[in-house]
Amino acid sequence: MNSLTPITSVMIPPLRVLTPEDPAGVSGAKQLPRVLHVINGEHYSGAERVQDLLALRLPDHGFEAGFVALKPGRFGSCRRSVDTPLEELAMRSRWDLRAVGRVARAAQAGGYQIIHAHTPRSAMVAALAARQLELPFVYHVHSPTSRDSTRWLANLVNGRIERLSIAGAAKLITVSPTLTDHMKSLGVPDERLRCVLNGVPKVAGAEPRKKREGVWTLGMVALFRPRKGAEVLLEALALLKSKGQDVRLSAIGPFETPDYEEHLVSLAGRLGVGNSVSWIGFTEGVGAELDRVDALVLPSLFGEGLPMVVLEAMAAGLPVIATHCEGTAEAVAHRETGYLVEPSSVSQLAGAIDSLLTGELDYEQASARSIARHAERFSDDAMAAQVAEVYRELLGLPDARAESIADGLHPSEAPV
Ligand SMILES: CC(=O)N[C@H]1[C@@H](OP(=O)(O)OP(=O)(O)OC[C@H]2O[C@@H](n3ccc(=O)[nH]c3=O)[C@H](O)[C@@H]2O)O[C@H](CO)[C@@H](O)[C@@H]1O
Ligand SMILES: O=P([O-])([O-])O[C@@H]1[C@@H](O)[C@H](O)[C@@H](O)[C@H](O)[C@@H]1O
Repeated sequence: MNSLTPITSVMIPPLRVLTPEDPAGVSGAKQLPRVLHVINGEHYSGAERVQDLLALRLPDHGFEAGFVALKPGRFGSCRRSVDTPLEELAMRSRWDLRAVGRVARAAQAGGYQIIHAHTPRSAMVAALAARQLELPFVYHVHSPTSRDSTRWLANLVNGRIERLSIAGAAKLITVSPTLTDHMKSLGVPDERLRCVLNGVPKVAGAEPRKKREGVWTLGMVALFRPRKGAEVLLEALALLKSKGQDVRLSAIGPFETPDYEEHLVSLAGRLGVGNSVSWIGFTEGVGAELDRVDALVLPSLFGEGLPMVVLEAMAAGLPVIATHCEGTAEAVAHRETGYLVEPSSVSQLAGAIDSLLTGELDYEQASARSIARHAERFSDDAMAAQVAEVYRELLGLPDARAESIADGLHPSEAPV
């Protein structure tokens, strides 16, 4: 099979031209303008969760999404946005530029008006396709590419690809203010940057949690790879154990490679905490796993954007212990919703876990504050609304308020 043959494709309705003068389209029936998200798709992790939530929520804010996946994999089977068109075009390698023509054809056939990419690879393909079609190109910055992995060569190559690709981007959406600063430091002018904080849905019926009596279980949720710092957490568990503090760990998520799995499992054994760790693996039920734990720990070493797992834990009413690592520090309020410690510090991490366990921070209050902080700052709806505003500006469409009023909504009910 030709590697660029679509493995899955969902029928995409035909092109309808929507313009600021004729937002209703040629048939008169109002159709939402469309945005094609060019994604990797091999994982179902943070960037994919953002893509999935945008596809679900953007229609409430006047846009429809579609997907093209260049590294088809878990996204296709795990996404919740199952009604969103997804075309899977496997690139044979990072340099397989036949993908550009395929993406351009998909964009044209589906009547897409904006192309939106999420990784250096997808930015390269999307930028070229957008240039062919003269469509605006948006790039979502999920993490600092130069600190994306422990593989320096991959970081270097991805960094170069990203720089070249974003030169023609109409707008860059960063997921945290720290990432905005990072992109400025790379020379991206202010006017092309827009910070849209990541967001996740509310957890239905979330109530402040009561502190558990007895042995605690900490949760770490991640696509386990070296930069997430699981080693530091295992060492912190061993340190706590040596002081008589027995704490369990639920390690939720897949491993980047089988070698890395083997490394972590054997490290836990060597540290004497093998029996305290449950390796859950990838699950589509992260929410149910979070219900079973007492706090979330995210010991990232470097390179975070604004981790979705931290936001999901807050929405579920969990205190979070995490590291001072880019956007993570914007989500966790130190000593209010949890603790922030220095990356790589086993003693600080163990100390923070101990402080939460022994009640230095009131558990129930921290839980209540987590729920409130999520609702105030990190909702999926606010994220989609702000991304939609970026699209509107690029297409020269009226803002959400003006559009609602034009649609007959009373000004007092229109979004502000
Ligand atoms: C390499 C990269 O680009 N990292 C970025 C990526 O997050 P990264 O991939 O590092 O992970 P996050 O913590 O943000 O999110 C992981 C997501 O995967 C889900 N999950 C996890 C395990 C599991 O078994 N099942 C499951 O569904 C979680 O519920 C969560 O929604 O996007 C985030 C959001 O913009 C950024 O903050 C990160 O810097
Ligand atoms: O470099 P590439 O092959 O496009 O894909 C990469 C992924 O495999 C990796 O997991 C992720 O962290 C990078 O941001 C990038 O998306």
